[in-house]
Amino acid sequence: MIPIIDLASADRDALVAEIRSACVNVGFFYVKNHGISDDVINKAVLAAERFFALPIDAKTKLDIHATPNFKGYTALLGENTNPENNGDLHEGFDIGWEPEMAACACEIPSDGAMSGTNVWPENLPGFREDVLAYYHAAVKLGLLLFPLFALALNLPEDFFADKVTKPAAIMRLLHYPPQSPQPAGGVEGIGAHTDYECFTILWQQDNVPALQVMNTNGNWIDAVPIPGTLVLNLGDQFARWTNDVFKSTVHRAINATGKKRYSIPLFFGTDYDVKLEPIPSCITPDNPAKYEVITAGEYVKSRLEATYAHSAI
Ligand SMILES: O=C(O)CCC(=O)C(=O)O
Ligand SMILES: [Fe+2]
Repeated sequence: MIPIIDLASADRDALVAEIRSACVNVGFFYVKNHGISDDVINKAVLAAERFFALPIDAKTKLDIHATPNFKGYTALLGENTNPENNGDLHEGFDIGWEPEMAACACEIPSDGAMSGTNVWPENLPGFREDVLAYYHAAVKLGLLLFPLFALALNLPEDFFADKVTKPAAIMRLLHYPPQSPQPAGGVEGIGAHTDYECFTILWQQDNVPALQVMNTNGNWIDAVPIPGTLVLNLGDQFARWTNDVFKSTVHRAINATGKKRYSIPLFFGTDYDVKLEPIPSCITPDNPAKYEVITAGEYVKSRLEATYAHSAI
């Protein structure tokens, strides 16, 4: 159901065709041979474990609600991704782009949503470096994927190149405590939602399945962790651009394993000012234009505001 795509495939045309099929039919696929080393992944996961194990006071000092640009810590129930629910049972830590060498003390100018200075915990040596090493590896992977998505839409390979010049990539470290398989009170690990950007690169922990994807019949199917792979799913920016030819598929997570679960999504959006204008070939008499044209930044910001309006710590 959810295909596994080998990014090391020597046959580029076949690879593009597989990606197109996954994007048009499912909106989710796994990638193997993705180029992010186990060492980089393991260090980022360890960093997440260390961060979430900090005392709550150290974490709430970095409260995401207190930053102007959605950076920092979200407590359990601090956001509500599905408006019909009553909060998400995960805690998170969000960063945006900054140079990999953390020695740079420069301010990152804020564009109102995706960029702006990150906040970092004190007294956690190596945390920033290890998190940024994974962030940059995932951004590099994302930049390699854009030409493949462009080709899958019969566009010139470099169609997205001038639209992702300041990587508008938001990364989250997530921790899901265990919960009942039948969540009570409208509280799931993360409620049913679509992602807001072009696509998401998701690392999820082996042996702790929780992610579920809604299929075209409206049934939940498990997107079980497959060792050595990352999950790739499309988000609303691509759906808008392609007039829903590429699917932004509803998904959620419920951690009923009895164990802690960690995951690391990186949401790859275009630059803030890019207009989400439908690609002409995606508009046909059978599929007339569905979406009002707005900028990528306005779209993401409005979705983030709704998600975090739920509760301040
Ligand atoms: O933790 C997961 O597996 C999914 C996370 C997710 O869907 C999100 O953060 O948008
Ligand atoms: Fe998501």
